[in-house]
Amino acid sequence: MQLPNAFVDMMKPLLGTAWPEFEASYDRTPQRGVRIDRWSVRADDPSRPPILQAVSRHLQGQVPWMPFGFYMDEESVLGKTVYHEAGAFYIQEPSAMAVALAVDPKPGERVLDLCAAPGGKSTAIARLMNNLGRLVANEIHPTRVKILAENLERMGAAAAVTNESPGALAKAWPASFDAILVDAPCSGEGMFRKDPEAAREWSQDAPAACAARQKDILRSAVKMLLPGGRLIYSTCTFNPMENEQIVAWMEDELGLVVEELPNWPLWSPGRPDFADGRIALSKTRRLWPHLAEGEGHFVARLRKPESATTNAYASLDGGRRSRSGRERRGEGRSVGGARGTGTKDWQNWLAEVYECPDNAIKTPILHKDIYFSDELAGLAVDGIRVLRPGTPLARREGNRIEPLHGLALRGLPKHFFNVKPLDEQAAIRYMAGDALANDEGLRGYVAMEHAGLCLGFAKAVPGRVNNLYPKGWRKQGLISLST
Ligand SMILES: C[S@@+](CC[C@H](N)C(=O)[O-])C[C@H]1O[C@@H](n2cnc3c(N)ncnc32)[C@H](O)[C@@H]1O
Repeated sequence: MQLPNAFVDMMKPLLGTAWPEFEASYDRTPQRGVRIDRWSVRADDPSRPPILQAVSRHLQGQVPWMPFGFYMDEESVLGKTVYHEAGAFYIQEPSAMAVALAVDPKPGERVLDLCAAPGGKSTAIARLMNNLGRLVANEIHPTRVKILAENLERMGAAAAVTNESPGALAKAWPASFDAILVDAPCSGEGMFRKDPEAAREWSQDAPAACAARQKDILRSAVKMLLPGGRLIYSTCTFNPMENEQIVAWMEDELGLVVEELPNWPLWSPGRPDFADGRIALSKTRRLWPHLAEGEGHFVARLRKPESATTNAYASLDGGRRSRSGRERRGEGRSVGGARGTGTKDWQNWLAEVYECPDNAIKTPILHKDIYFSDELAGLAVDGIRVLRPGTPLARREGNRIEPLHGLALRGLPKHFFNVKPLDEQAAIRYMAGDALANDEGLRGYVAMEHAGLCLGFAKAVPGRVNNLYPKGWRKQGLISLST
């Protein structure tokens, strides 16, 4: 492929004798990857059914650094199947899979993914916490945040979704998170092979402009970290200005300390010589496409000292609010407890659905929708644009409570609903929005299931099953893997 001349002039001296190999990697086809999240790939996980043979046929061996990541054929149709729509897997560039491993989130932790759309890393972080953490996935862009919310719902990932600038969040949530991921907007040099458009859009000035923006985002991020918390920084660019030099800047200006990342197979240490020579930079990691099957990537993890005080970070620039009209934030109000009247009905309903005492259910109602969430509990949300406080579970329609799609994808409590097993063809018709026959004489809300995956709900009436698959999710022409 044709690389920009200025990019070649910059990379040649950085790579030295490795340049010919690096250049030759652009003639190889980029590898596609898939993260299997719903089916077990591990023998020690009895709760998850094994990967379907039909899906396995499209996998081409494991991504060496990701236990549940696989390569897939270039021509693979996995993304157009009912398994994809039901959240069994997430199609993700293989090197990007390492980032959630660097976050290393633990159940119970509070984690912020600050630049989260379309959700590749957020969905992996939720999975690594077994959906038992408090994940907030934020995206500044108003259209991309909707895609983020949909992907989180599809993957059944427990997370709140916000649509804010890092500066506005930093003002609202000082010293609040155990871990923060900044998967930064960058000059994208690592993506040229996969996305030739990125090469055409690149300019010599892009890295410096991106580095300035990255610093702004990081100044906000550091304020939101708890003392002892970790900041994970990643880019998909080769440029030292946006990688090692940003990490050195974080040590010097933000008082963070670089930590050693695991030695993922085929990844290389970061390059101290790309910045000021400090040895600590070799604790960061780079993926070079001539050394591993994946696109160019950089990952670093830094720790905020236990002794850090909130005041020490208050004077950093970058805490500007993006929108006026957010000035009336005050002390803040929390989402996270039941409010309003008529809570008892849904509390009983959910307690029955989840077979737990009703006082164990802490779920906010926004308008008519009930969410399963305490992701935002304890965080001030006045003036913060919250797209979703958690997983949408049910909608109150008058006296009725209707299950929502998120409940199906979040791991359905099967004992509560009748289950209608579908073969793959019927599942394809269901996801296209067709009504299905009711030969079993079912009544009421029914969970539709295929291959151990809950696909969504329907409402059974005499003679047929009315399709409740959400209109915006319906897809014509999904492809069968069994033919
Ligand atoms: C590399 S992408 C994130 C990819 C995502 N983490 C994933 O794994 O799917 C960077 C994101 O940062 C967002 N962004 C752009 N400018 C930003 C800014 N000034 N502050 C915060 N986020 C920004 C972009 O809209 C984009 O969604």
